[in-house]
Amino acid sequence: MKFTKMHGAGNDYVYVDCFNHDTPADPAATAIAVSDRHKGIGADGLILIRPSEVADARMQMFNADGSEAEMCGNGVRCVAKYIYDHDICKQDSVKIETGAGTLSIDLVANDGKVEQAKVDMGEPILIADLIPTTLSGDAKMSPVVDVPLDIDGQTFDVTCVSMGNPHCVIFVDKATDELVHGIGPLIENDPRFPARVNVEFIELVSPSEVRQRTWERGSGETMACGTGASAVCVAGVLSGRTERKITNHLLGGTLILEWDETTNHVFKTGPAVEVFSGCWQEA
Ligand SMILES: N[C@@H](CCC[C@H](N)C(=O)O)C(=O)O
Repeated sequence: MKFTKMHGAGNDYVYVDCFNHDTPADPAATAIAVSDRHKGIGADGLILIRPSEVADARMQMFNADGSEAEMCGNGVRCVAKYIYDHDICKQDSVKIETGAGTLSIDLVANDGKVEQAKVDMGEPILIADLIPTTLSGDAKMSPVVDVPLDIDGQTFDVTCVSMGNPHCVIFVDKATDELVHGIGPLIENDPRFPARVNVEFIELVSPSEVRQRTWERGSGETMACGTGASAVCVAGVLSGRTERKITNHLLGGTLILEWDETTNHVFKTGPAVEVFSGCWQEA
């Protein structure tokens, strides 16, 4: 299997170009094998770059545990870069089909290679049943904002947002290892999140700046989560902590987010990097 390793702000995936190479027969099993950081290539998961009937390409993504996710905010920038850099679609603005709809991405290239991409992440989903979560806001149909969640003898105020995939955002004084690795997996697998959930622990630096650590559904702690950073932008505004435009510092890089008042869409700008290519032989 020919592959390319890419990352967006340190959120790294093994990418397979299904325009020019064979598609893995069992992508879930391949995701588990290649993601292993000791016995595989080492990645947060597997992303297939597939032809699309409605867009310039289709992204299909699998977490490190083999579960398929609807969307990947860092991955979609890398898919856009790949199809541009590898001459599959040499346009400054591309459309990528995902499990959460078709997204438009504007590319900034230098010397024929994309360095940054701005993604229209679409509208956040705030209806509890659709996120999905059984937690509820103040009134039926009101967003789940700073709702107390009891877990492991502690209470956290959580805000729930779907960016096509589910997120639980928690503002904390310090995003410690105990929170990320201890509480993260408990919330991920809590029955109040029937489809499991990605968990973001956020330190507020100022109304326009935050620091994020993420426990991802199906992959554990990652260096960055683009859908998570978008959910944080929305959660910050809904809870009155941040402005509509924020700089988000993640472990592996920085993303710029804006929840646009006119369109209700979230825009996310960040890097996309190709690391190396190779050939994977199943054992
Ligand atoms: N890292 C991604 C999100 C990947 C999917 C997620 N773990 C899920 O299961 O929803 C991002 O950058 O958005």
